[in-house]
Amino acid sequence: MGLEAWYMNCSDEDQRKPHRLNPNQSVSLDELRKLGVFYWKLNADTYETDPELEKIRKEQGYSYMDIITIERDRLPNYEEKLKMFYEEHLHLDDEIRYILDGQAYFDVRDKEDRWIRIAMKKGDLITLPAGIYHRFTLDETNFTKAMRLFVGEPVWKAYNRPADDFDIRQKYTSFFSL
Ligand SMILES: CSCCC(=O)/C(O)=C/O
Ligand SMILES: [Fe+2]
Repeated sequence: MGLEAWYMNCSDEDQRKPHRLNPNQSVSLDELRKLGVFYWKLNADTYETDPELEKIRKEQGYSYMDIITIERDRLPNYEEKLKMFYEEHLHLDDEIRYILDGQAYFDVRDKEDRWIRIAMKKGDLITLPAGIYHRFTLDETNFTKAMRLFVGEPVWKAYNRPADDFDIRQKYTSFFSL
């Protein structure tokens, strides 16, 4: 199955739960594309030698890459980082993540400011555009290993909402007609 995404309910249950509406309201890749979110499915078992990944990196200029394992006891300051990742924020650059193992959720805001939950599984590569409000959480399996890609030297700085006056936010909203 391809990437699965859905509109979230507003319950304040554990962030790691799916938070689906009842009935479920799924979101297509086409709808995600209209928000500037792009997706590739790759073979994560061969990521070290995968020509498809190489091609994407070359074409998109993703010169930088590192790998982060998000798991208690593996990631320094695990609780603090997870809390930070789940604060609604934006970046000045695209966020590009490739899930090598495990799974996790990225949440993005749609044009009406509703949360869309994107279920990322092994082999999923996603790009979130600079200026989009989003957040990240592990799911109930509590483990993921992801490749972080970047054009040039990475800048991890996150700006929590509200960041509406930032140029990049204005650029994002006008480009995607929000
Ligand atoms: C899977 S990488 C950790 C999440 C992250 O870096 C980020 O910026 C989330 O929005
Ligand atoms: Fe982010």
